[in-house]
Amino acid sequence: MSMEEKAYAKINLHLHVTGKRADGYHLLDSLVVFPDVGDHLTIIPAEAGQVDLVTLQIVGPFSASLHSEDLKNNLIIKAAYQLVAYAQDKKLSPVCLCLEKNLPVSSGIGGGSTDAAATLRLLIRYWGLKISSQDLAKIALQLGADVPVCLHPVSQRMEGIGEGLSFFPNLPDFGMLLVNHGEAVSTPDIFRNRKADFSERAILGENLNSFEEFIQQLSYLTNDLQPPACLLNPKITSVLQAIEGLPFCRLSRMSGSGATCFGLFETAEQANEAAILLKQRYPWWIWGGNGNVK
Ligand SMILES: C[C@@](CO)(OP(=O)(O)O)[C@H](O)COP(=O)(O)OP(=O)(O)OC[C@H]1O[C@@H](n2ccc(N)nc2=O)[C@H](O)[C@@H]1O
Ligand SMILES: Nc1ncnc2c1ncn2[C@@H]1O[C@H](COP(=O)(O)OP(=O)(O)O)[C@@H](O)[C@H]1O
Repeated sequence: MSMEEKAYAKINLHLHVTGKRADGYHLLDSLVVFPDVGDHLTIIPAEAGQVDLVTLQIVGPFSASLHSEDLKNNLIIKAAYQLVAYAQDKKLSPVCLCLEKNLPVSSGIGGGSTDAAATLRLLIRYWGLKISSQDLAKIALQLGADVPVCLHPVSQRMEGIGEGLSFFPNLPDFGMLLVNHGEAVSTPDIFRNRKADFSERAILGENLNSFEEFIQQLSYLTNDLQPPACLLNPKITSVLQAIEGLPFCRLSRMSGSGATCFGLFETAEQANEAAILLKQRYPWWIWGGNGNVK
């Protein structure tokens, strides 16, 4: 029997760096959404004779950069073996995981984190494991600061280093354009190069149901990692300008530590049309559609 999970891209609509912990990790405040685009994870029973309990195959448009790394370091394998350790002496059947890597790597949209979270969801179902939400959140955070938010791919307010999560359901429908120019950006480098003071926690009304209100409130907020990212990789500024100039685009910003940037539109159709237009001009990774799978 095979099972599947979509690993949705994670987008930080705003990202305020509000402080720094003694261990060097930064405290964040971010409104996170999951647009309808992602990697695809399939699990199939292992063939007879498979030595390892979990194996991984990677295919898809962005598989090449992950093949150059040791697969044992892939967050999917790490997530799987964290669950194996948690299950202790429960008998687990050997499995083969197949990742279709559709999202650009090291690009501020949490590709590795969302794959890790999808692996946890998938294996818990497949192996029939019983795990409390607290234990699951703990395992997720050990894998990376962005993994807990990806466990439930719906709009959330994210605080702390990524463990402080609350659902944020009152958002309107909207369209999103995603653009990545193909140069990977290192998250630690961007945090290290941040020069500004810490920001305040954002003031966000509970009711952002109308698109106009949503855009207006977001326009007061920032991604504090955007200035250092644009300094380290000036092409990001060109990407933002290209997005801003598109018909019906109401707001453009970088996600996470970059370099992927997004544009917001009132409808998924407008975002899709903007994507078609931009693809005619640039050889970049470009996607447009529903901005929030909720
Ligand atoms: C910046 C964010 C915003 O959502 O997104 P991405 O750009 O990765 O998508 C995340 O906080 C990234 O989370 P994640 O990519 O899981 O980070 P981790 O692997 O835990 O940490 C990588 C490194 O980033 C820095 N780091 C990460 C998170 C954080 N809150 N403070 C930090 O200072 C640390 O130097 C850490 O060693
Ligand atoms: N399944 C995975 N997909 C993407 N990157 C992974 C994965 N597993 C491990 N990584 C590592 O995580 C690093 C960060 O990648 P990614 O999660 O795509 O970044 P970001 O959160 O900035 O979008 C990569 O450089 C890669 O070495």
